[in-house]
Amino acid sequence: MSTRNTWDALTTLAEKIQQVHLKDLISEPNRERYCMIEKDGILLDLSRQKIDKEVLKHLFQLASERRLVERINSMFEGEMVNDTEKRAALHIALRAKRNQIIKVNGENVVNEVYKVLDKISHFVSRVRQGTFRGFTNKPIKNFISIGIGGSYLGPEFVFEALRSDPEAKKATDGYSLRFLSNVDPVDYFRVIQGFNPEETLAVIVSKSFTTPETMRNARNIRQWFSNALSESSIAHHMVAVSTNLEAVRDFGIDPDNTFGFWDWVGGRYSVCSAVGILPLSLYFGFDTMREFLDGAQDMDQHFRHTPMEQNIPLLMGLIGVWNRTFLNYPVRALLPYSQALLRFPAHIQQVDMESNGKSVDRNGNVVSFPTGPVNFGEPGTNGQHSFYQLLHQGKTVVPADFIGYIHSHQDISTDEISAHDELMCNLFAQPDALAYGKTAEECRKEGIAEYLIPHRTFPGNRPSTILLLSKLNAFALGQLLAIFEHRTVVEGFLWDINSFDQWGVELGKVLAKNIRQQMIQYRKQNGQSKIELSNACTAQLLKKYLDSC
Ligand SMILES: O=P(O)(O)OC[C@H]1O[C@H](O)[C@H](O)[C@@H](O)[C@@H]1O
Repeated sequence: MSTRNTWDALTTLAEKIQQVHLKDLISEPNRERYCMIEKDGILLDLSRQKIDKEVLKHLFQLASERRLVERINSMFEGEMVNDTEKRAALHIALRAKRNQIIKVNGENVVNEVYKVLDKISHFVSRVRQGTFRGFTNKPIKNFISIGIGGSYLGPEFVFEALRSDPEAKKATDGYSLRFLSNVDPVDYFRVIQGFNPEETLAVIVSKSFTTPETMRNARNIRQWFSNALSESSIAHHMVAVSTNLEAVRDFGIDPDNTFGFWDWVGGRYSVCSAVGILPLSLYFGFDTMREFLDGAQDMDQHFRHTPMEQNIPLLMGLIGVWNRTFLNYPVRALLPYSQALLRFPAHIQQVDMESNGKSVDRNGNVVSFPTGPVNFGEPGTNGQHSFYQLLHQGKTVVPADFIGYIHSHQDISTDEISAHDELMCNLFAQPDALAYGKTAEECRKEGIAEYLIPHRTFPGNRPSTILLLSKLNAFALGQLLAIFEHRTVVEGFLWDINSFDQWGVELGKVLAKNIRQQMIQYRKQNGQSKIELSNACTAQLLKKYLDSC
């Protein structure tokens, strides 16, 4: 792919723009005309990014030369964009309208999607109306979703985001939903605490149905039901979401209570499949989750059909590439000023880092430029009292994405301004503090002692984006999810890496399996067997553990 001239031009522009302080860029007349984009109440503010018209023009040029729109279309049309696994990446089909047609190998997958959605809706009604009951005929009140990675982070983020929304909350009275992900037994004990097995339904969520952590937790929960009720209680208390229907049957789960999905849904892109929709509908009711899917679908349409200059996820992806590859910022922060989004950074961490944490392009050539950044984040204002020190004065410049809502789920108005206003004051303050900083001169004017001036000076010149949305309801949450999914995909397409595989997680799994074998052997032979690992230090570490526990 020859984009050398544009690439070189962007490199030169990056060097040039690094000589200009962000506060000078921001004061450009009419900057809002091309830096602030609005779509049905979602406002994207890029004015505090280190860009100007020239940079954007070249980024659009790069996008055209890299055939970005064609690549996006091929993803939407079900082509095998996941080259290494020879699969489509069709998470957009999970939220398609019923009458849409999206074909994979000649089959309209939207029909399959709706078969599962209808099955979920029917099952959820049975559980919530009490026709599907526990082994002792008690109605089900508690749900445990067992899964890890993409089979956990997305559903948990949505659960946290909606559980304080008055609309979504309406249908949740009397129900509980908890997530069991870590193989650490502490997680298991926390999750079952206070739950009566007679009133509990566990959903095992695993695309492969072989993930050791999930299978171990599933066996532990199966044992919990068996001990408390009977072995034959499992059909009443455990259901599954997977692509591996055979393994689900072997585990002892009734095929009627099994909810499928497909290899063209990547784990980290699967929250809109039964992975998220089943456990979340059990808790919130199906209608709320339908709203969520509609929100994601709405953003999919915007992403696919809006010109680059007005396209929210696409612009965010271009900025991501600009910041990482041309300005060389290695980290980015996700800072939702919304406590309800407390697990959103963790979810996006997986979406982004598992997708774009790659060093070779689609053809296997080592890329010569930086790709996916480290992502981290916390809700504001909590982050302000934690790591913002580094954001403001650290040696590492961290571009930040701020998210805020005009209307809060809940508000308290006992003061001059409401509690939500208070939160938003912080949101509006931080991006400017990062951008403008504070000079030594300004410190002196304030009478700050000379010896403190270096400590009290802020360099500023730190880029950020603000996404201001109206209200955090199920629909808007679907839109938000899709914005960030698509941002990642845009970046991957521009870098020409495969954002849909994750070979990097395999090696550690294999080593853990070997250590497991060594552990079993060592214990069988009462500590007499030799531990064979790749090096003496790891072997000594394992021996220390085994001899001491
Ligand atoms: O859904 P599962 O097959 O259990 O996989 C759970 C997770 O584990 C894998 O190792 C991958 O890193 C994730 O992408 C995946 O979401």
